[in-house]
Amino acid sequence: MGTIRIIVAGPRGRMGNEAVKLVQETESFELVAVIDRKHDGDNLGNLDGFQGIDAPIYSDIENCFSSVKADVLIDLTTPEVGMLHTVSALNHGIRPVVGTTGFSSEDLAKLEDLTTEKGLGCIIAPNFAVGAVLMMKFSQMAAKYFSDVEIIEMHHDRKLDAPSGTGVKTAEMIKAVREPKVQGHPEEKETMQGARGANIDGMRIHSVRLPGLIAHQQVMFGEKGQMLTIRHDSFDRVSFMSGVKLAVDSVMKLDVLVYGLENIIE
Ligand SMILES: NC(=O)C1=CN([C@@H]2O[C@H](COP(=O)(O)OP(=O)(O)OC[C@H]3O[C@@H](n4cnc5c(N)ncnc54)[C@H](O)[C@@H]3O)[C@@H](O)[C@H]2O)C=CC1
Ligand SMILES: O=C(O)C1=N[C@H](C(=O)O)C[C@H](O)C1
Repeated sequence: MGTIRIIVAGPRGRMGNEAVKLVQETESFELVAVIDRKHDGDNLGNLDGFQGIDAPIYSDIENCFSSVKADVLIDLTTPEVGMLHTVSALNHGIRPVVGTTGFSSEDLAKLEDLTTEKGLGCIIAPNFAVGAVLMMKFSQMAAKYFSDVEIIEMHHDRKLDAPSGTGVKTAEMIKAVREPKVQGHPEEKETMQGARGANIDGMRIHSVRLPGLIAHQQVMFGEKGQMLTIRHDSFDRVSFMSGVKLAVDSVMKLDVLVYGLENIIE
């Protein structure tokens, strides 16, 4: 395969910044443009921290996608904006690799239909870290034997969405294999709203937000006389980058939507 031409949306963000570095460092990738809500018409190389990079900045996605020849969009923005970018990329024949979290199940269904209609690959990955993908897979394995589970996801306090995309994906993967069960006491009552966390199919997800954290999750399975805890920690956003690279390489060979890197990592 030749060079993959890439547009990064959200280049000045915590993840977008790492993604720009990844694209620059990867011989088979070329950064052809970035999408940023500010600095329209400027060049990324003129901004602090991006010296030596040559990539035009677009604030208008339609203008970007119709002016620049690209193969892949890497989106690391916010749920509403990420959805608009993904739809627009597909409509312009560009394959999206989406790390942005917070998409609804309706959003995912819409993207699945559009991807199939266009015959293009699209990867939506709630977590690009290989260790986090394994944590989700191990949790799915454990759920066959332990039906009572609580998910505790912990993130930095600048995060917009709760629960995290990883927390939701973990619950969905567990839901696919465990017997449906409403956990806790059948008559339990929250005396303070939210005390028992979010409810997905009777499972609970608790969201912790604190400065100093990056991205962490522990999945706790309880059974009479024993407990199993499966935990993953990202201490640095570089932990996500091998997954981003894998997703970009993989999306070029796909013609359907793939939701979750566990479907790509064997
Ligand atoms: N899939 C994964 O492995 C990971 C996913 N994430 C997700 O990635 C997303 C970004 O996370 P962070 O980088 O931490 O957030 P951030 O807040 O640091 O960056 C978001 C970027 O989006 C940009 N943005 C907002 N509106 C825009 C618009 N209209 N056009 C262009 N750019 C726009 C902002 O300027 C900002 O640079 C979040 O949804 C987060 O949950 C974060 C880490 C790992
Ligand atoms: O916002 C973040 O930081 C992260 N978001 C993703 C999520 O919502 O699961 C992935 C990772 O946990 C970091």
